[in-house]
Amino acid sequence: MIKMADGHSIPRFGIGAWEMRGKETVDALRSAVEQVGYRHIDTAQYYRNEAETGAFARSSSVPRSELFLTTKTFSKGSSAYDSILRSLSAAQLEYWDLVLIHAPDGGPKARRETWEALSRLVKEGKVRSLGVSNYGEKHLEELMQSKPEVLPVVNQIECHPFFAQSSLRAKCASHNILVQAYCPLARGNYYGDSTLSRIASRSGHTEAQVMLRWSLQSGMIPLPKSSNLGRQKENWDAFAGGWELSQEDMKELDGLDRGQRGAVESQTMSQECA
Ligand SMILES: NC(=O)C1=CN([C@@H]2O[C@H](COP(=O)(O)OP(=O)(O)OC[C@H]3O[C@@H](n4cnc5c(N)ncnc54)[C@H](OP(=O)(O)O)[C@@H]3O)[C@@H](O)[C@H]2O)C=CC1
Ligand SMILES: O=C1CO[C@H](CO)[C@@H](O)[C@@H]1O
Repeated sequence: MIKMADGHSIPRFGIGAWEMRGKETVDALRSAVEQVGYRHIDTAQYYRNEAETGAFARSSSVPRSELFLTTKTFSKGSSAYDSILRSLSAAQLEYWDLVLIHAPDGGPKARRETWEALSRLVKEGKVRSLGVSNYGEKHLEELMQSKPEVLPVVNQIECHPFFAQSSLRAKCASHNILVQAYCPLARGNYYGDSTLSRIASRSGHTEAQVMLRWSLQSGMIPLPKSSNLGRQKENWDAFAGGWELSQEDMKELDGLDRGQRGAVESQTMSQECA
């Protein structure tokens, strides 16, 4: 667990739920949590599986208090407040551990009003912590300069060795904002890269595990998605397997940064991050 800026704790490794559909969501989350050990689940209104995420949490042998559940909203201003109430109702949950503004599109006024609306939910106990996603440095500065009563605890961004976002990560650290790495496997787009595969064979681990270990050793909270028990275990082993990448491996992986997105379509993100 890592302590966040607001005093709550967050598990250091999570599972993403993008593209989990219907019953697959419940089955995948059950195997991840009950057979492997995951406690941190990342969903969003956009993923259309909040109801299944809630159904899993309510029926799990692991108590709700031991799970860390995140959702995200694209809604703006006061409608963000209502949208999270709808999410709670769909999931039949009493609270979300973390709610994120899914993307900064909409302009400064909309971003401020959205933050204020979501802050009300924290004060009412329906949400424990608030954060942002896809925020750039200028969006973070704008938020921090508004001196928010409820502090942002995370920025969830695309991050993996091929899109390392070092400057943005440093900005997050300067504001005590943790980085959650989405697409930490870059959706598989770089398997076979010669450096990645060399480090994987040298360390005796898979390329996916090397990417996740890089993320953890770089101080991030990776959120790999897998609906497959074997791959859920493989990914978890990067966190709990008791092995590390050497400094030399880390340096080589740092050298893979291409400075551009490698997983989520740039066009989608330029709309969401305008
Ligand atoms: N805030 C935002 O804007 C965004 C947030 N996210 C969040 O981040 C999470 C992770 O990102 P995501 O887009 O899912 O991409 P990932 O980088 O996590 O890749 C997921 C893909 O890799 C496969 N996979 C998982 N583990 C392995 C493995 N060990 N070896 C080979 N293949 C593997 C999965 O298939 P399989 O299931 O069959 O194992 C799936 O197809 C999302 O699920 C979502 O929660 C993602 C995008 C944007
Ligand atoms: O969270 C998300 C999952 O991935 C999508 C794109 O592939 C994004 O648009 C979205 O923000």
